[in-house]
Amino acid sequence: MTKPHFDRIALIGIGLIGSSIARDVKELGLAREVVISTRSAETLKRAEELALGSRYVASAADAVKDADLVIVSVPVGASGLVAEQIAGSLKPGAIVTDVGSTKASVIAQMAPHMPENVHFIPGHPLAGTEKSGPDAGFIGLFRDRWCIFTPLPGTDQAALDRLKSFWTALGSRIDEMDPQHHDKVLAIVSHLPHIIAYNIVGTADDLETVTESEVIKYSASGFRDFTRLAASDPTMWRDVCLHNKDAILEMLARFSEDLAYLQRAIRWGEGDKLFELFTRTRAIRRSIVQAGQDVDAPDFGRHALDQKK
Ligand SMILES: NC(=O)c1ccc[n+]([C@@H]2O[C@H](COP(=O)([O-])OP(=O)(O)OC[C@H]3O[C@@H](n4cnc5c(N)ncnc54)[C@H](O)[C@@H]3O)[C@@H](O)[C@H]2O)c1
Ligand SMILES: O=C(O)C(=O)C[C@]1(C(=O)O)C=C[C@@H](O)C=C1
Repeated sequence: MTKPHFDRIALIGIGLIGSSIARDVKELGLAREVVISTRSAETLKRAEELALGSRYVASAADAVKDADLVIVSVPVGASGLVAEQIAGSLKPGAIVTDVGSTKASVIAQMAPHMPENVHFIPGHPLAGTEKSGPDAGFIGLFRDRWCIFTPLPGTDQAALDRLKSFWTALGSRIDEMDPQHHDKVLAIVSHLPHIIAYNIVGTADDLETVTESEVIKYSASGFRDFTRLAASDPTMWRDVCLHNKDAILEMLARFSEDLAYLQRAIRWGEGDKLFELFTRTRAIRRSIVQAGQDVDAPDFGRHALDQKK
């Protein structure tokens, strides 16, 4: 596949995801010019210090002028506001996309503002870490990771193909699904694990008074894995919870039922039930490994490798 090239890319939001895209675009030479805008002057200044783009502008509306590709990488709750700000300045024929962790809500917020002569194509790279901000990004974050598109009916195929080839150049594997389906799948594979992690670490913290600080002191590696997820950005995850409410509540209800089953099995000493479940879940982990997903090398590990190069 030939390398996609854009004359001007505008990045709105320059945190972990926006700055990783910026670094890849620069490394791979995917644009003549990269214009960056973000909400706070301090973050914009930091993006400039890190030389993430070619121009840095305070107003999102100014940033998108004449851009062929606009990538919105802000917390999902801010998507509507950004869409409203940029709508009047978009170039006819521009591709506007996002990276938000929820899709139905982002579409509901952004689509009404999008002019008819631009191609609005929602997307979601399934790649990240618990870190945030422009310093947290790194080259190669999206390599070998899925990027899911949830195109609206009637989306221009050539624009979709161009956006797909952009993400393919970043190393992503591409998939398409409808937004409601995306939100259900992500509720179980991404949103629930974070909510469970926030909850277990919160419970352990509450228990500190009872256990005289031993929870943190003796935290074993299983608990540490939860603390990594629970260190994720509070604004991002507040927004994910509020903007994928129905799917998350549905999955939480199922989860609570299954937890009650486990609780009952432990109470009544039903070892066979516990053994059957633990055998089934172990096989799932093995099938993920066999499918080529690098579960033993989390993104921060790859970050360290990139820095060593
Ligand atoms: N962190 C992850 O693991 C991950 C993975 C995939 C997708 N996402 C999604 O990507 C998006 C960005 O996440 P991130 O991890 O880069 O967050 P981040 O906190 O690192 O960065 C967010 C950026 O958005 C900017 N911002 C916030 N409100 C804004 C506004 N109203 N106008 C303009 N800029 C604004 C901030 O200044 C910052 O530059 C979110 O929608 C998130 O759901 C995150
Ligand atoms: O690996 C992590 O730390 C992440 O939280 C990344 C993760 C995930 O749950 O896999 C988080 C949110 C996204 O929307 C996509 C990816």
